[in-house]
Amino acid sequence: MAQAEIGLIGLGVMGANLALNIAEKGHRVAVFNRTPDKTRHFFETAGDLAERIVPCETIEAFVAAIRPPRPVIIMIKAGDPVDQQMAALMPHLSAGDIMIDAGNANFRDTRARFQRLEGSGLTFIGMGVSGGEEGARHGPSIMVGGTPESYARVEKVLTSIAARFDDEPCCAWLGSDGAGHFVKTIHNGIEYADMQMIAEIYGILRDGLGKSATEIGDIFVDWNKGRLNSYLIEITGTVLAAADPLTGKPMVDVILDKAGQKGTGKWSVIEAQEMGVPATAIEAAVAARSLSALKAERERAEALFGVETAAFPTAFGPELLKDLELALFAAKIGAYAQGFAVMAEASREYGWSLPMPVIAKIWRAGCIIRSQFLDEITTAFTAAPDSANLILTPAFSAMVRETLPSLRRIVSAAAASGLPVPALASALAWFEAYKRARGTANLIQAQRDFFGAHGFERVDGIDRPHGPWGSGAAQQ
Ligand SMILES: NC(=O)C1=CN([C@@H]2O[C@H](COP(=O)(O)OP(=O)(O)OC[C@H]3O[C@@H](n4cnc5c(N)ncnc54)[C@H](OP(=O)(O)O)[C@@H]3O)[C@@H](O)[C@H]2O)C=CC1
Ligand SMILES: O=C(CO)[C@H](O)[C@H](O)COP(=O)(O)O
Repeated sequence: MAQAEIGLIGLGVMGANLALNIAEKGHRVAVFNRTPDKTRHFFETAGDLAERIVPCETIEAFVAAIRPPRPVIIMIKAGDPVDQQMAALMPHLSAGDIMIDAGNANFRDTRARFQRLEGSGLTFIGMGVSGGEEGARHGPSIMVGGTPESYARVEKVLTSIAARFDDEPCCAWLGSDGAGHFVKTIHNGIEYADMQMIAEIYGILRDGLGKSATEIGDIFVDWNKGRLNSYLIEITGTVLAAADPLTGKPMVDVILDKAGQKGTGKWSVIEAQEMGVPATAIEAAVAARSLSALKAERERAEALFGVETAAFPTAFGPELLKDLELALFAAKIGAYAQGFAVMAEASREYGWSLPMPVIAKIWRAGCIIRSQFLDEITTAFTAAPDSANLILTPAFSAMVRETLPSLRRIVSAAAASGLPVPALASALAWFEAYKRARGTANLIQAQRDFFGAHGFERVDGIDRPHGPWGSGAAQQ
């Protein structure tokens, strides 16, 4: 039997679907899973694709089934399991073989894995994959970090399984070591913000305007035909229309308001903070998930304070709906601008030369944040590759001018009604602060100098870095 072109370890949701995708694109793939039952079941249910799948129950058989130099995709639970799996695999590999971690790894772990493999003759790729189950099966977005040479070995297979937009594969080599996993992390950070902002608009419609789940679903279906067109808006419409088979109620109304998180959103915020890049919408979205988890405390607080929601100040109608749509669009621009700014800084920090137009391009299809909007980001960054921020590009500055008034109106109306809109409000605050040349940190500088003699810079450039603060001030 011909050897497999590639191997894949981990037949969970993502791995099983990726393996079927690889086989469907005409490549022979060897598969292995820690629990062999899963491998057997996978092979037995692979249908016609089974003829290009080599099921293996031992690591030895798995490695022997792949043509050297062997690319091995590891698609398992992120973290320690990846190190354990690599350790089990390594003694069986030969020089030139490539281990590809395709899970949601922390890019710092990826960088450490690259370092550990240095001098071993083995190669490593850190690869972000987005698109969930459906994407893995029919075309994900793939973000690759590693050496150009190792990418060249797997490019044919990866580009063949990736999603396509305008007939271009949504797969690219983005830089060395952790570049691919960093970009996937920020993708997820933006995903958190996108989802949270959609949920906040849903909250205004539900709690401020008394709309039912199906009525709100119809609004999202309508918005999906306009400039908000995206996978997340589309699935929001679908989700809101679904009924619970047990009670007949809207499905969302019987789902607990407590969202989990696996780490990528939090890592986005940590990395942004580490580099001093404000990513307020993403930060708010992560914090909102953490707050959602405090269900019991929130129940106690509601019993203590009561529900203080006042009537929404604007009447429901086409004008308000347009404002809500544009407010969501404005906030979305803020979240993406922040995410791209984090990647730009990381690119400088880690010497990656991350290609912003390429990143926007490979997110246009396949991934969870896919949208028409990403095509507009691609065009904007292609026209102005050196722009310090997305909203400084001509196309996006015009969009901000057009939509920011709606975001202001919606956030202030929500605040007046006692409705929480942390991500929308954080995006708004970022816009207002970012586009104001004279802020208020002059006072912060003065306070720091007063209590800590930290000094300050003067507006006139005169070298007199301490204030005349008088008694109680720190001594310079
Ligand atoms: N689900 C999604 O939408 C997406 C997930 N990801 C990432 O892809 C990766 C896989 O996710 P997913 O397929 O959803 O996860 P699943 O929970 O469906 O599958 C987990 C897989 O990991 C294996 N595994 C767990 N622990 C170990 C271990 N110690 N050693 C070897 N194998 C182990 C499991 O093997 P066993 O069967 O033996 O338990 C199983 O094959 C994760 O990093 C995830 O974050 C990325 C994009 C989207
Ligand atoms: O990577 C993904 C999508 O792009 C995964 O679905 C991931 O699990 C999403 O993150 P979280 O579970 O924290 O919501």
